[in-house]
Amino acid sequence: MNFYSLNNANNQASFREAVIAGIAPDKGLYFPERISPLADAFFNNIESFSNHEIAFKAIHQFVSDDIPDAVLKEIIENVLDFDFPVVELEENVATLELFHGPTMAFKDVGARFMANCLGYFSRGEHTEVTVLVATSGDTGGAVANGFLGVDGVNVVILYPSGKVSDIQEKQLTTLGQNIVAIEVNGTFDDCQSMVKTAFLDTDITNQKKLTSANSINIARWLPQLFYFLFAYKQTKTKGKEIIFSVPSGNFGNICAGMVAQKLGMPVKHFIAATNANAVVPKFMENGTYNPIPSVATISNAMDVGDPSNFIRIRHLYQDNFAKLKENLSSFSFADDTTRAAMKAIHSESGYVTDPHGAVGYLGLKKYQKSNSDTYGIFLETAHPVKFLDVVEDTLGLSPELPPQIQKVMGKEKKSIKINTYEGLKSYLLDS
Ligand SMILES: N[C@@H](CCOP(=O)(O)O)C(=O)O
Repeated sequence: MNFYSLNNANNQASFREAVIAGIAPDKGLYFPERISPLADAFFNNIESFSNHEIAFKAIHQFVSDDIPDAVLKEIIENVLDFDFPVVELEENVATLELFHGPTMAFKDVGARFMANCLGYFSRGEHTEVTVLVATSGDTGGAVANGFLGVDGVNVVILYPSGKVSDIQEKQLTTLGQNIVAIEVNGTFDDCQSMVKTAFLDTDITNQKKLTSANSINIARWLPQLFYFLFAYKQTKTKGKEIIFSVPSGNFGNICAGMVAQKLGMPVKHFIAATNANAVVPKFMENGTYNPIPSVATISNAMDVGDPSNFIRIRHLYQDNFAKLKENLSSFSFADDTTRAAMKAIHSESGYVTDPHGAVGYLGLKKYQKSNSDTYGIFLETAHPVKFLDVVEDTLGLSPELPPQIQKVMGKEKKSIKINTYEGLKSYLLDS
C-alpha cells in the first residue's frame, strides 16, 4: 500500500517510508491510496474476535508487506495490553474509556505502535532518528513513555510553558535517557509550527534524520481507529444506530474513527466536540476554515488553533461540504459549561469525567436532542486524575493517584526553555 501527499498526490511513499519521514517532502500529510472495506462477516461477528485480531485485520492493509505478519501481530500484542471498556452512564449514553494505558491517555496506543514500528525499521540502521513532537498535554507523555529506551531514536518534545497540567508536565519532563523536553514560551500552535519549520530547515535536515510523532505521522494516526472498533464490538447489540462524540484538538482521533467507518463499521454520525478553540465548529457552520491562535482552557490537550488533521477529514469527503455535514457535526463549549457537565454527570451517575470527556458528553447530548433514537458513545480521552486541579475545583473531590501517575510524581522535572524557533534550531544542531 502506498500513501500519497495531500499537497501533491504524485509524491508517494510506502508505509515504511511514510513512517520514517513523518510528513512528505512537500510537507503534505500522507494519506492511504485506498481504504478497502473489510468483509461484512467481520462486522457481523466482531464480538467473536479478540482486540488483537480486530486490530490486526484493521491495520494490515495499511502496513502491507513492510512489516511481516508475525512481527505486526507481536507489535499489536505489545501495544494493546490494556482494556478499552465502554461504560454506560445513562440510557443510550456511554463512555469509551481510553485511559487504561501507561500514561492514562488515548495517545498511548498510537505512540507505542509508532515506537514499535520505528524500532523495527531502525534495526540494523546506523543513522539515528530524531523524533520531534509538539504537545498540548497528552501526546508528550505518551510519546516519552512509548519511545523511552528505543535504540537509535532520540525524542524532542516541545510543550507550551505553563499550559499543560502538572501531571502531564511530570510525564514528559522526567524520564531522561533518550527523551528531551523543550519548554516553549508560547502556545501549542507555536510548538507545532516550530516542528513544521524544522522539517523545512535544510541546515537541520542535512545533519539529522527527523520524523514526527504527532498524529501527522501515519503510524501515530491510524492505530487510533482500533478504539472505534473496540467500542462497536461492545455496543452493537444495543440495536440502535451508533454515534460517536469525540473530544477534538488536532482531529487525528476523529479522523481515524472515520477511517474505521470507511472500513465498513456501521456509524450513523460523528460529533467533533471542542472547547473554546472553535475553528472546526465555525467551519461546519459557514464552510470557511479560518485558523486562529489557540486560547487556554481547562481541557488543555484540545487547545489547538489550527488542527493538523482536518485536511485529512476534508479529503476523506473529497472536500464536499454537504457530504461532510451529513456525517459530521461539530460544537464548541465554554469552560463553565464543561464544569457544569462534569458536575451533572457526577451527581446523576457518580461517574467522574475529565474536562475533555465532559466536552465530548456535551457534544453528544446536543446532537441527541434532535436525534434521540441513537446510541451515543463519547470518548474519555484521558483519566480525570491528569487534571487534578480542575477535578478538585469542580467536584470537590480528589481522585486517588493510580500507580502509573505515582511513578512520575516524585521525579525531577528537566526541560530546556526557549522563546523562538532559533532556540530549537540551536538545540538540534548542537545535540
Ligand atoms: N492533543 C494533543 C495535541 C497534539 O495532537 P496529536 O494527536 O497530533 O499528537 C496533545 O495532547 O498533545
